[in-house]
Amino acid sequence: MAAGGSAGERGRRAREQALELARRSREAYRLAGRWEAAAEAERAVAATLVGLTAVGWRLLVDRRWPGTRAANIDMILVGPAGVFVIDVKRWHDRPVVDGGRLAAGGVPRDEEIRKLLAMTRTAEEEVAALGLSPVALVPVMAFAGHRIDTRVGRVRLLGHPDLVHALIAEPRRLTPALVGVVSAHLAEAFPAYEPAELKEGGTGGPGPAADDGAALFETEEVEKAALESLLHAPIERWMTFLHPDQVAIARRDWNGPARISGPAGTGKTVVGLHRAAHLAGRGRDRVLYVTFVNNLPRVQRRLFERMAGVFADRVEFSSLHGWATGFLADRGVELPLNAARADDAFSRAWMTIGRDSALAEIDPMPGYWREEIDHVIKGRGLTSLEEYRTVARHGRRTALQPVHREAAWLLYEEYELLREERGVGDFNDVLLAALAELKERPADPPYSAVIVDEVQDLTLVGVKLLHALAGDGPNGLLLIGDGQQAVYPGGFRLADAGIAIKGRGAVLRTNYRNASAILEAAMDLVSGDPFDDLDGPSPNGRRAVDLTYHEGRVVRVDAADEEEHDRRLVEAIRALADEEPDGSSPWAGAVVLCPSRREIGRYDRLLTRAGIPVLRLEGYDGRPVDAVKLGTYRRAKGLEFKYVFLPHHDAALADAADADAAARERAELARRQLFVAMTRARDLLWLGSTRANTPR
Ligand SMILES: Nc1ncnc2c1ncn2[C@@H]1O[C@H](COP(=O)(O)OP(=O)(O)OP(=O)(O)O)[C@@H](O)[C@H]1O
Repeated sequence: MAAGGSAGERGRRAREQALELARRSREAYRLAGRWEAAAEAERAVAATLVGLTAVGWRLLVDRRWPGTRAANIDMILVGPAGVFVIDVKRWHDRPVVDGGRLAAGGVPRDEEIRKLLAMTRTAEEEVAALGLSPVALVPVMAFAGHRIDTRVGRVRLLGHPDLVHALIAEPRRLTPALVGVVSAHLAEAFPAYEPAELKEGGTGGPGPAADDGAALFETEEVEKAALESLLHAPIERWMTFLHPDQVAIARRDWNGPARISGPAGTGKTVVGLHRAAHLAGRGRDRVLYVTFVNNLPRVQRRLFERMAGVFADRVEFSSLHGWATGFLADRGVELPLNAARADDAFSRAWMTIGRDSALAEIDPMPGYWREEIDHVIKGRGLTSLEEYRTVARHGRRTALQPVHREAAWLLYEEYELLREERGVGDFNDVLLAALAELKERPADPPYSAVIVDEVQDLTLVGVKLLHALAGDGPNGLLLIGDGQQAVYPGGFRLADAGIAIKGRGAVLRTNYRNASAILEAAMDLVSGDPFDDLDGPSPNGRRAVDLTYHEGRVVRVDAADEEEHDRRLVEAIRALADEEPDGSSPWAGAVVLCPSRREIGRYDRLLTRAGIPVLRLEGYDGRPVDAVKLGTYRRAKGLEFKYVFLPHHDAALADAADADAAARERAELARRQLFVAMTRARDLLWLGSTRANTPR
C-alpha cells in the first residue's frame, strides 16, 4: 500500500506522530527537569564551597572541557590541599559502592566515574606543565541530597554536607602563591561557560555567598577547619611539585621496558614514586615497587603514603628477596634460606678447595671469591664451566686466566655441594627458585607495572625475575638506577637479561639533594673511576650535574689518634643542637655511617655512652625519630639525611696506585661505596680520619 493512501492510514500516522511527540515531550520535560535539578544542585554545592574562598581557596564553576564539544566540568576547586575536579550529582537513589563499583538504584554508574577520571586527566595534563604532580589532583563526585564519604579508586565520593570538612582535612600541599598560580592556569585552560550565571543565583562569585543559608558553611567554621588542617604536618613541597620534566617522565607512556638514570640525588626515586602513583591511578592491577636494600621499601612506603595515600593499597613496596620469598611461600615451594649456614658452607669450601689454589695469586682473601660466586656465577645463573669460561665479567676489573676461572668454578661446585649437604639455600637460590617457578606458572594476579629502584645492585637473575614478572608490555617494567652507585661488584648488560630499552630512557641531571661543597667532595673521590652502567661502560667518573643552590659544608677532621677522633665525633654530633631551631630534635636528621657491620657495635656503644640516642637503620622507616641513625654504607643506599657523619671514612681506601689489579678493584669499590655514603648528606658532611697520623 502506497504511503498516505487512505484516510485510515493518515489517521494512524497522525496518532503515531502525536504519540511520538508526546513521548519526546515527556522525555524533554524529564531531561529539562533533570538539568534544572542538576543546576540547582551545582548551585547548592558551589554555595557551600564558596565559603572556602575566604580562607585562600579558589573556585572555578561550570567550565568548558577542552577537546570535547559540549561537555563541561562542574567545578574545579584549588586550595592548600591541592586541586579538586568536582562533578556534582543529584541522584534520586542513594549512591552505593560495592566491590569498587558505583551504582544507584541497582543501576551501574561506572561510566560516570570513567568520565570524571577523564576530566581529571585533562586537568593533570594542563598543570603538569607547571610541574604539579598528578598526586595533587583529586577527582570528587559530590552528591546533593545524600551523605557519603568513600572512594572508588582515586575518585572521592562525598555527600554535600560532608564536602568542606573532608576537603579541608586533606594534607596541605600548595602554598598560597601556588594556589594562585595553579588556579589562574586552570582558569585559562578551562574557560567558563557562563561566568555570570551563578552570580545571578547569588552563590557563585568569588565574594562571600549570599542566600541559601542552609547550604552555607559558616566562615568561622571554615577558618576553624583550616586551622585544624594546619596541625597536619605540612607535606614537603616535592611531593606535589616537581620539575616539569620530572612530571613528564612520571606520566610518560612507554611501549615496553624503560629506564630512568642519572647521578646521585637527581630525583630518580621521587620520579619513580610519582610514576607508581600515576600508574596506580590508571589501572586496576597493583604496581610493584622493588628495591634491593631491605629497609628501603619501608621508608619508601611511608613517603608514598604521605604523598599519595589514596593509592597506598595499590602499590606494593618490597625488597626483591622479600618478594621472592613471599612468592615461593604462596606457591608452597619450600626453600630453607639460611644465610649463616650458607656462609659456613662457603668458608669450608674456601679452606678445602680455594685457599691453596691459583685463586690466591689473584686475591688471597675469600671475600673476592665469594662475590665472584654470588654476583658472577650464581648471580648470572651460570650452569656450566663452559659458560663461565667465556662470560664477560662487567664491573670486575681483575682479568682472570683460564686457570683462575677453573679454580673459581671448582670452588663454586664445592660450595654448592656443602650447602646442599647442609640442606640450606642462599639468597641467590631464592631468586633462582622464584624465576623457575614463575616460568612454570606466571604470577596471578599479575602486576600492571613493576618499578625497580637501585637496579644497579641487582644480579642478572634478579633482573630476569622482575622482567619475567612484568613482561614487555606498555609501561610494564621500569628500571631506575645509577651504575656509579653500585656497591656490589659484577655487573651485566640489559641485553644479557633479554631486555630491550631502545630509546625508552630518561636521564635526570639536576641534583636537588647535596650542597655544592658536598657533591664536589664526593665527585672528586670517584672522578677518575670509570663505571659500568646497564647499557654499557662509562669511561668518566666525573659527570655533568646541575646543582640547585643550597648551603652546606664539608667538615674534615684529621685526628691524632682514635681517642681524639671519637671525642670530636661526639662533640660534632652534640653541636647539632645549635643548628636546629628551637624545639626541633637535633638528632632526627643525623646519621653515622660505617663501611661494614664490624664497626657498628663500636659506634653504638660510643654514642650511647655519650647519652646520644641511637636508632639502627634496620629499624628506621623514614619517620622522624629523636635519635641518631646508625648503619652501614650499603644500608644507607637510597636514603638521605641532613647531617652525615663518616668516622674513619678513608680507612678502606688503600693507596692502590702500585698495588695489583685485585687491590685496585677493591679500592675502587670502596671508593664507590664511600661515594654513596657521602652523597646521602644534604647540609653537613663530617669526614673523620686518623690516617694522616697513622704510620702506614
Ligand atoms: N624537582 C625537585 N625539586 C626539589 N627537590 C627535589 C626535586 N626532585 C627531587 N628533589 C629532592 O631531591 C632529593 C633527591 O631525590 P631522590 O632521592 O629521588 O634522588 P635519587 O636520584 O633517587 O638519589 P640517589 O640515586 O642518590 O639515591 C630528595 O630530597 C628529593 O625530595
